[in-house]
Amino acid sequence: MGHPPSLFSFPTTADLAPNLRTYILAAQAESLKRHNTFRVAVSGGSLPKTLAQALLSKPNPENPDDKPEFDKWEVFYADERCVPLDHEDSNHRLVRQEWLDKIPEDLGQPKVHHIDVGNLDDPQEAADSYEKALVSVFASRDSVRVPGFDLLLLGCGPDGHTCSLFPGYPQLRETDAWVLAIEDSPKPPPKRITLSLPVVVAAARIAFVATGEGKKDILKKILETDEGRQLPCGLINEQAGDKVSWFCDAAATTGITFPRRGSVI
Ligand SMILES: O=C1O[C@H](COP(=O)(O)O)[C@@H](O)[C@H](O)[C@H]1O
Repeated sequence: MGHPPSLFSFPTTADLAPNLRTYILAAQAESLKRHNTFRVAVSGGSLPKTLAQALLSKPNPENPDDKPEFDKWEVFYADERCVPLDHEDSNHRLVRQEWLDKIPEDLGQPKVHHIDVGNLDDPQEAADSYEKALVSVFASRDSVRVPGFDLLLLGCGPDGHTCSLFPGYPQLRETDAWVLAIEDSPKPPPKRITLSLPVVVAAARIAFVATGEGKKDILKKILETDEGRQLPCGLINEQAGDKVSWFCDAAATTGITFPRRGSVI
């Protein structure tokens, strides 16, 4: 690994949220300058709630850098469960409920790329169809090896999984496909699709959000042990280095000596 990821630890989630906002809006500004659009992939789990805390607060009128321009956002899913869009296990349903449906009209509305619900019985078909959707966005003009997301907003499961990339699963060894199928996820529901590791590490920025005491042991393992560096989150740290930032609270980082702290932008 070149430069290591950054770890930002805040006393509480309420303190974390405005800092995550600053980081996301810096990524937005960078991307709008680059290509006048902001392509973000988000996870399910505990992330959408914190994301909403970060992004739904009123823009500061005195700070022109503090405004989300949601009409220039394209929102994708880092992973999705093969269930109907209104199912309680759907990441899209959760992200809508926590965040998207609450975006005030005057901030514009993002274009959201959800899973094709015609393919729910067959995760491979669902993965192929989502990959096609990515190709039409990222590779319509030139052919690219991997899609260039501007930002990935990821969670970290208590076993070190992220997206639907699970420890020890063969999907971790994929070098070619952009979107992968899972038939036997160890966490229900079993059928899922996920971005592949090469797509994740190719993103311009990757932010993990991990809060609460339940994340303490796995964070310590990922950040401080060789075994943890082989877990999905650890592999992303190793392969994407300083493109990665961890946004955590004190409960999740108790006892961690991982040293990099500083400004979030
Ligand atoms: O199953 C999933 O789990 C991870 C982690 O969830 P968390 O609740 O521990 O934060 C999540 O990032 C992923 O999108 C989801 O499908």
